[in-house]
Amino acid sequence: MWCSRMALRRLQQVAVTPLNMAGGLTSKVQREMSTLPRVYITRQIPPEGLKILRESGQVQFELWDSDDVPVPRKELLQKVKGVDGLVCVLTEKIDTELLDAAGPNLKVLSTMSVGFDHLSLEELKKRGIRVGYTPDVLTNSVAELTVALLLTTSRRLIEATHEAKTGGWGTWRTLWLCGHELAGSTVGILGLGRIGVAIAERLAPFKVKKFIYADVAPRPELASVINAEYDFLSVCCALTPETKEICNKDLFSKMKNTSIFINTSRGGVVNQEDLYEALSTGQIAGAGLDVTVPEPLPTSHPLFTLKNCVILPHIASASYATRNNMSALAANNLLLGLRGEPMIKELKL
Ligand SMILES: O=C(O)C(=O)CO
Repeated sequence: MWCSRMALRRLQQVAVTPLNMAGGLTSKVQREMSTLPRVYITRQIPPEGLKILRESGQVQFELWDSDDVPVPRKELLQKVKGVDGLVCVLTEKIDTELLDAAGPNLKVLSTMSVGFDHLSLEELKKRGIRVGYTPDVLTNSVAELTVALLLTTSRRLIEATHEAKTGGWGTWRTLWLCGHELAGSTVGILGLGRIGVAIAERLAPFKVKKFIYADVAPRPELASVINAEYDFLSVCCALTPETKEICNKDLFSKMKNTSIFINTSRGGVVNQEDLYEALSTGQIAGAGLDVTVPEPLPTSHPLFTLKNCVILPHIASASYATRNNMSALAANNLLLGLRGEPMIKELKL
């Protein structure tokens, strides 16, 4: 269960006790605690993960005391000095500068995310730092949200509620607020991983006629999906050098003017200027985005001016159960890594 804000704060105070109260303990306990691996957590992660770390007795940890504001880079560079383990979320860039600041003690990095485009994998590999991440536990939540976003976009729900609320609802009209339906359609899924399959499983009962899958590497395979005559395209691939801005004017120009584009992966896979052009000229019918560049997308961004573009603030995995599971998995990956054991989910570097 999710904790109230107050309860979370209490939990957090308990969690940091080993560091803060060492002075009040017997010298033996103090000695034992000072030998425990030191861990920094870059965010107030959900309670399940904190509980696992606190009850493990295996680490002493400190965390950034907020979920609303990311830890400032300067503070982060200070806090990681000499740590043995680091738990981060997707807003922290784990690059050469940060790894240099952490120093040679750092053995394990555990990110509470399935995406790892915020990590310099090459640097981590070079330094022999093991990396845990959180696939699988968010698949259901992301797939559900993708379906919700697809339907919201294709059936123009945001426009519709706005019209209802602001007096635009006149009489029942024959073509007013018409959208596009899934029944009988062809759906393209770009990124054939766990999430892509889960999205297709959820869309199938809507009587989709045909699915076209494409993985994104090597690039030539993408051509088959680009040329496909799909009505919906759902992007759920990882952001890598190969997939950066893979959704650009070439791709949009091959889509039908009735097509709907959905992205719940990373904003970086899309060229947003090209997407704006495609949406504003009617090249494609609509787009639903859970991810953008940058995040948050400035409220003055041109994409916000378009009625046919639905933008969510990166909430695909945001269910209480999933975020707690992600936090627990990140904690367990960290503890296993620090013990030198195989992690539950470890990135092969
Ligand atoms: O885990 C991730 O990579 C996310 O984007 C969270 O939704």
